[in-house]
Amino acid sequence: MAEYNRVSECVGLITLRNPPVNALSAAVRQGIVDTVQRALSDPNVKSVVICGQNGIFCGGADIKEFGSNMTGPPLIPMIHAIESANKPVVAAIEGSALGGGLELALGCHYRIAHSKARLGLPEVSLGLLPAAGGSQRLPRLIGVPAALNLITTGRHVTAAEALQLGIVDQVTDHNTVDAAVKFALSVAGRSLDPRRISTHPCPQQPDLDALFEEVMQKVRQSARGAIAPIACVQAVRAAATLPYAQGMERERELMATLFTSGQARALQYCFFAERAVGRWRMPSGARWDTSKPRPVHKAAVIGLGTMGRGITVALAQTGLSVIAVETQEKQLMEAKQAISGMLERGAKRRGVAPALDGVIYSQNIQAVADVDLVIEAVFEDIALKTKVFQQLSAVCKPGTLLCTNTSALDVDQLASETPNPELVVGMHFFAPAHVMKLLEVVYGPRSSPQAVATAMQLGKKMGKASVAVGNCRGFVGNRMLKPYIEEAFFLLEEGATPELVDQALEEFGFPMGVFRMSDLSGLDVGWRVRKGDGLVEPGTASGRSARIRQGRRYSPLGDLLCEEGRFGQKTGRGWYQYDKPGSRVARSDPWLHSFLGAYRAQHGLVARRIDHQEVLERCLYALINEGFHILDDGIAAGPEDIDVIYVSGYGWPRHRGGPMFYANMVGLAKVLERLEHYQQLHPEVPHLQPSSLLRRLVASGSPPIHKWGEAIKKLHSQL
Ligand SMILES: CCCCCCCCCCCCCC(=O)CC(=O)SCCNC(=O)CCNC(=O)[C@H](O)C(C)(C)COP(=O)(O)OP(=O)(O)OC[C@H]1O[C@@H](n2cnc3c(N)ncnc32)[C@H](O)[C@@H]1OP(=O)(O)O
Ligand SMILES: NC(=O)C1=CN([C@@H]2O[C@H](COP(=O)(O)OP(=O)(O)OC[C@H]3O[C@@H](n4cnc5c(N)ncnc54)[C@H](O)[C@@H]3O)[C@@H](O)[C@H]2O)C=CC1
Repeated sequence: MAEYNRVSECVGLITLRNPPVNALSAAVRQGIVDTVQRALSDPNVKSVVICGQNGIFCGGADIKEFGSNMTGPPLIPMIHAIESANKPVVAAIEGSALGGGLELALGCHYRIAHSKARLGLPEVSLGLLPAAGGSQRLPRLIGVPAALNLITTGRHVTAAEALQLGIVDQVTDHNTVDAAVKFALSVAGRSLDPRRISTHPCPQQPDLDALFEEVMQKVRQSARGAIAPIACVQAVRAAATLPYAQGMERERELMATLFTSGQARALQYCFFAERAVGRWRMPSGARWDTSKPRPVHKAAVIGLGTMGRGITVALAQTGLSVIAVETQEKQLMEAKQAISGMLERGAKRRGVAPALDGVIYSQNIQAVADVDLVIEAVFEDIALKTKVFQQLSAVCKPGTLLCTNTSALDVDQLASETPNPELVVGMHFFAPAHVMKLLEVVYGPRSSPQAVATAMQLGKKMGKASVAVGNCRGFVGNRMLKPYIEEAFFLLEEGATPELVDQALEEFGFPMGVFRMSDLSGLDVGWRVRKGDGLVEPGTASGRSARIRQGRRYSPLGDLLCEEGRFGQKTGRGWYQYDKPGSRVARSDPWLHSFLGAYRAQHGLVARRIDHQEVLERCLYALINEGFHILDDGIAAGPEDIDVIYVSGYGWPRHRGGPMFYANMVGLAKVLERLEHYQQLHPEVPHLQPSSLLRRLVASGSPPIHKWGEAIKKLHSQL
């Protein structure tokens, strides 16, 4: 909807009304068409102002409409009618002007923004391009290089940057609509020809071909298979080289390809999934909207190693007071220096003062007596963590939430060792904790809804994609990673190389394949876990029986590398070789290839040709299959939770929507059929045994992903 009023006698004021972000739904577009027409035909109106209600100009096209038959007036002629108007039209931009919202503003003759406003063309992050003339008008207004930067990255700019770039004409700290009305009065009657952006050529740019070639190369490299950034470059090139009408035609063609692509669907799914995970619910029935978080003003971190340092920085950057506790004096000194450095660099990037005074360091756990929440990040040792939790229960004021950053220990067991298990939750950060977006908030059967709500709210404040998950070995992310890694090992035994497996996964869109990733995080991490599980056996036994452990197929390849001291990048050798320990450029290692040959010979394995398709199916479908087990167990409340975890924490390519969305795109019946196929070939691999939920979903007609929740409930009630 759009509301129309006449203000200051001769200004037509059009207000977009569509909470929460005034998205350009069919009704809003119709409202704009009608009210613009009304203002232009009213002889008393000399100029027009367009604004949005509730402090936000417009969040762009209504993304929810993209999945349906779009009705109502189209955006392009609507914006064209505004630009062609014979009375000045001024956009009054508060809050956000994004996507179609900014395109609407670019059709206006003038733009006034509040100093706190943000502007951008983020369509690329939804798998699209600014196809309501944005790709053609913005380069004409601000020049090709700046437009390329904004359109291919989708980044939002502040009002100050928008003014500097020439996107807006004026910035105000006061009431934006009042300023716009005043401005509209001042420009009434002026010639509008110079203000119609579509009639200008793009500003001259020397060596246009070289510029586009360079940008295209950069974009292709960072896109990891995403097609929208490439289409964005092509659209801007059209703006720079073609007359406006032909540029618009090119924009339309490119948009038509993107609009119906699986990538656009995946990226739009991610947009809504990221918001859906905030509406968490627990099997007990507790949920986000009925659970009130406790206020957290002061927090503590126990253990200042790799994780504790990053967590301290993340907390301090939200403005909290943090007590950082470390028992080892040397570690404490090093941590203090490292944390200060991280805070200073972060503050410099964000143009704010570093929160150095927000952190108080101590060697004494008594220092945390008055904090509202503690995050424990000591060594991964259940006895040590139990002791720390018992100390915390004695020291902290009543009601303090006790959170653990354990990556694999049992959160319930820890909780049961404290007098108030309802105050205990897992807060599983990912390294480096101040950078990585993902946070798994792990609840046990006794965690109170308030504890979960508080951890989720704190995660959001820290800018994390926070997902509430149930307690199980590896939680969601690492539990699904296990079969993925195991399949990669089995593929090496059967004839693949780390290079082949990594190439297949990187072509799929992962930033790093499984072996390069394993070299980066350290092979010794998994080795320690496998030792703890009693899976690592000494000796040089050979044959099939040496590769069956605890009743299932096991590959000792990772253990053998560790026994050689090959821990990955940190030792300069792992699945690849590196120039020196700590160096990052992985090179193929002839030693590893002869080692694999000797290993296969020792175990009577005959190498066969393995193609990319098999790598993807075995690694990814095994991981997805575990995702179905997780849904069936109720550890994740819905597929969106799993997908957000994988996209924000495990490098799953966003344009493929996450593993469960990908399974939905491939087709559940196909995933099931391939798992059955591989299970027949490898009966001693339990993780290839299709999950019963997957079977039941296929049997019930493979409902689309947004209906899985309903289907799972129904299937569970039938059990
Ligand atoms: C054969 C086919 C040929 C096809 C040719 C087709 C030609 C079609 C031509 C049409 C061209 C259209 C081009 C165009 O205009 C493209 C666009 O505009 S795409 C949209 C671009 N906009 C964005 O990406 C902005 C997205 N929103 C945000 O970034 C944030 O929401 C915002 C900064 C605005 C506010 O943030 P915050 O306050 O943190 O709120 P939330 O993010 O939590 O959002 C609140 C609520 O609102 C929902 N929402 C937000 N934006 C939109 C939107 N644009 N459409 C619909 N809904 C939106 C959001 O999902 C939240 O609701 P939940 O229920 O929690 O999900
Ligand atoms: N390193 C990683 O990538 C990730 C680790 N985790 C988990 O985070 C926790 C910490 O891991 P890291 O930071 O890697 O370990 P780390 O070994 O780097 O640091 C642990 C620190 O805790 C200190 N410490 C030990 N006992 C203490 C006590 N009683 N009081 C105060 N400090 C004490 C140690 O001196 C050390 O500085 C572990 O549970 C780990 O599983 C979780 C996610 C990722």
